[in-house]
Amino acid sequence: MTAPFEWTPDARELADLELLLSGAYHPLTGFMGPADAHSVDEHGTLADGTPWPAPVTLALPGDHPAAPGDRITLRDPEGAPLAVLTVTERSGGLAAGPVEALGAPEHGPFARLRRTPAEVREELAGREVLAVTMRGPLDDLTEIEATAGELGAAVLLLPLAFGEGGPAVVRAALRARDRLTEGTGGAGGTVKGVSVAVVPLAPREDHAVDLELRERVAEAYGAAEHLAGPEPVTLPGPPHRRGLVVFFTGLSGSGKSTVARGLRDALLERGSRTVTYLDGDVVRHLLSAGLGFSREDRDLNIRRIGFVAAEAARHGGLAICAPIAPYAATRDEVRAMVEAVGADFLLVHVATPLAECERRDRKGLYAKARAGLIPEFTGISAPYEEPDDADLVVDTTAVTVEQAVRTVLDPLVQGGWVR
Ligand SMILES: Nc1ncnc2c1ncn2[C@@H]1O[C@H](COP(=O)(O)OS(=O)(=O)O)[C@@H](OP(=O)(O)O)[C@H]1O
Ligand SMILES: Nc1ncnc2c1ncn2[C@@H]1O[C@H](COP(=O)(O)OP(=O)(O)O)[C@@H](O)[C@H]1O
Repeated sequence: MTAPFEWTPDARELADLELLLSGAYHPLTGFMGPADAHSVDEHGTLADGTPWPAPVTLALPGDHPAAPGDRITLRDPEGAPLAVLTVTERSGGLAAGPVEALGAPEHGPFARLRRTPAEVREELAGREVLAVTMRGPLDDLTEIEATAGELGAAVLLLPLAFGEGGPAVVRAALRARDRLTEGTGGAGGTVKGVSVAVVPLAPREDHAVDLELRERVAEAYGAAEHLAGPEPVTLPGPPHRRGLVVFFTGLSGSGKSTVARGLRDALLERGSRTVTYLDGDVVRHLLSAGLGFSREDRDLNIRRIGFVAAEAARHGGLAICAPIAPYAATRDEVRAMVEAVGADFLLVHVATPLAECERRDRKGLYAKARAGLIPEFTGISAPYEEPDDADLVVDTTAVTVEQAVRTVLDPLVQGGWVR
């Protein structure tokens, strides 16, 4: 049964939720509150002394109405109900409490291999188990074959599939399983019994903590021994093949659209990359039709632009966008969305001062805003938070359009994004 309150946790929290529900985080049965999270960080134990290596928490914004005693339905980003959280504590921006499953996750790549510890323990009952947790390919299987041979153990490969690279780790585990069963692993032996279970364990920043958590998960899966696979070597593709979002921000009339269009045209003339240009007017007429200029509407507008740009970049495309995007936190969100798909994000601050934008007043909007006819006008009656993280800054006051375009194009060429 679903609960009256709802929440969609972020990707890391959803991964933790799945492990809480599957029993892979045994003995944890729910999200921690600040006291447990702090104790885990400081002492490696929960507040009651139970050993546990890493915080497992759920952030809930302060204005979410759920209070202790309430039940919250936790949904995936597509809206499917996954679990109910019974809130026992709300403080420090966290919601703590036990979770109960509402249904097994049915889809996602390799969903059939997302087996619970109980299922795997049953399959391997009565056998010694050597678990191998992996985040990247296992090229050398010698140690695994030798250790399994010594122990007379079955091998349980646990690909830690989280994020974009998840399916690739599972494919690597399936390749390793085939080599181990065929005896082509390197040590010459054939391992008797190789199982694979996909575990959505998000990496922890602290390597020692990450390893301990992997150890705990391996234990939950019934392993007597645990080997941690090598850390993945991530070789990002060459920049000219990587996705890129060039995101212009600046006041109305600063020159964002003019420079963005000039950049688009220059890129099309060179012909080395496909370009998605998210024109401000087109965005406001189609993608964000009906939105106004309140903070909420602007944020939604920017998130939508970021979403589309990130989708283009996910496939190696180059997207250019040029909204005002006055809020730093929202620009940060877009940067994170783009980087999460393995693409690069370049923030270009078109830093033409307000006085010059107002002098140009191309559309007569500043005059209207000054006369009080347009409420919440950026720079006049609504804020513009100057970026302190811009990758490039262009002031168009005293340069030609061509010069301004070159200020952006040249670094793209120098950085190897454009040939
Ligand atoms: N209140 C208010 N504040 C700022 N701008 C206003 C406003 N009302 C209308 N306009 C016109 O809308 C254009 C800005 O839209 P954006 O989508 O770029 O804005 S935002 O990023 O969502 O803040 C902006 O166009 P540009 O001049 O191209 O920037 C304005 O012409
Ligand atoms: N170096 C320059 N770069 C860009 N725009 C310039 C430059 N010099 C003058 N301008 C003028 O400034 C205005 C900028 O308008 P626009 O590009 O629509 O700004 P925004 O998209 O930021 O609202 C245009 O009229 C443009 O011709």
